[in-house]
Amino acid sequence: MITSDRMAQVDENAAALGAPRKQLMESSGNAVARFVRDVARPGDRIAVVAGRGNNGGDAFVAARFLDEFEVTTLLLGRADAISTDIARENWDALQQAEYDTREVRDSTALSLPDADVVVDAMLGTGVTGALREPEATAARAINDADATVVAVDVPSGVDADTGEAAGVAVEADHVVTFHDAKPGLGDVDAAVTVADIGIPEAAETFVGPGDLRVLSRDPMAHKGDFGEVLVVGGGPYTGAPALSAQAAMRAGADLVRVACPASVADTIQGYEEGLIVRGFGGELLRPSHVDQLLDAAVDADCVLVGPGLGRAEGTLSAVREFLAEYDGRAVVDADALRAVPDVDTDADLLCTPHQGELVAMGGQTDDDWETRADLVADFAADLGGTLLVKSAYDVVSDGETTRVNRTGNPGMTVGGTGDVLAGICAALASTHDPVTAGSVAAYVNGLAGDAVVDEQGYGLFASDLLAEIPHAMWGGRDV
Ligand SMILES: NC(=O)C1=CN([C@@H]2O[C@H](COP(=O)(O)OP(=O)(O)OC[C@H]3O[C@@H](n4cnc5c(N)ncnc54)[C@H](O)[C@@H]3O)[C@@H](O)[C@H]2O)[C@@H](O)CC1
Ligand SMILES: [K+]
Repeated sequence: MITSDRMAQVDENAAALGAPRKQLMESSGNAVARFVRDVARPGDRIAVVAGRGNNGGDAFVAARFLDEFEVTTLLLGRADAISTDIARENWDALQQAEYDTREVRDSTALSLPDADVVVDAMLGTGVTGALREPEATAARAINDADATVVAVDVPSGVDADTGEAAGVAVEADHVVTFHDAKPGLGDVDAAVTVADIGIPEAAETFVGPGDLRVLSRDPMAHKGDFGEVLVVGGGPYTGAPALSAQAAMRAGADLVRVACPASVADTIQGYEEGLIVRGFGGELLRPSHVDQLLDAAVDADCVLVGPGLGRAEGTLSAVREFLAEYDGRAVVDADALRAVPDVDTDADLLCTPHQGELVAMGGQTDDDWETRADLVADFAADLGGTLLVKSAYDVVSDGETTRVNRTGNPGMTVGGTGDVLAGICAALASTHDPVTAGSVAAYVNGLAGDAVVDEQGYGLFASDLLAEIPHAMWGGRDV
């Protein structure tokens, strides 16, 4: 099952992997034609009713694969209103080869030709709201026709995610949908066929540029929409929490607070004036601080526990006690990971171990990334949380959904890059589910490292990554 948002991500990933949308459209159209050939009899008349988006584009392709039938293609609207280049190219191909095509300028000009099979390609996943004209009139005409109706991807007017129609919708006999079933098609009274259109599995497994679509922002957004992060860290170390907190800011969190031992508060504040640093008594996190942390965590959308805390027994006890009481979203990194296996928590955890830390937690690893992905998925299911296991191929899994990230380079084995990654995870986990947050964070962190190494070669500082994070997340994209 795939939602329209995820489908758009996977589609962009496929293009980045060398299978662009126009090729997918050729496969989609071919799949529709194959299906039509199965339901039609020799000599049947076929009416294709196409809209101006890519759903219509699929049907223009289908028409080319149905030469043995008498096919008439109606375009709802004017050809110059076709909204995508690839749909227009396929429309133009029909013109040049002198196929029977007609432009329907408005609903009064609509007359559905007598047909044995109607291909409904007015609207697919791009529908918003109730069908407008001439689509609404065309839907009624299709529903009144005595023909077998084959809908392309989704019956026009039906929302592929919810199955709901805001007004009249096409009542299809068959739906040929692409790549995977759509959540809304379960409610539709039609036989649904899923056609493989050649999207490589890697477009779903490997995090790619399409996954960054989750980062686009509503222009009406206001302060607080992008999350408040609380970093619980520091004591024996100051650089780790400072890197995490700054990374969370660079990754777009609205507010980042740091709770740390008072002895290191000034040092951490000194790295960046935008951080809000609050010290608690002493030099290490202790169980006596847990109530204070729980109070501070109330306002946070995500708490990052671990960077620079060290592994003193009292500190680990405090982490265990905190997690036992906390029931929000938390990213757990570094030494705090040791507390995870033996704590019973209602928190929604994203744990970010490297392979050694994974093994210390009780998990297993393997040199082969596919085997490792299965092992990580099983261990995540056992833990009841999400794991991001860092490696040349990072594996992110909650036991159900598993994604793999390939960005990054050997320059990133230097200390501190994991703290940066944990900070990006916390920013993203404050507004996205843990699998999305972990996979996008790993991808972005790796891209930032690749940009630094492209520029200067190896020998990077973890702090070099910070300025690259926004470019990796939003650079060159329509945000
Ligand atoms: N990977 C993918 O996502 C693939 C998608 N493909 C096809 O592309 C389709 C999605 O294409 P698009 O995103 O171009 O969207 P659609 O073709 O579904 O619809 C977009 C058009 O509909 C208009 N529109 C929106 N709501 C309307 C309403 N209520 N009444 C009248 N017009 C309305 C828009 O102005 C736009 O012109 C899929 O359903 C599928 O058929 C395939 O080509 C293969 C790959
Ligand atoms: K359709």
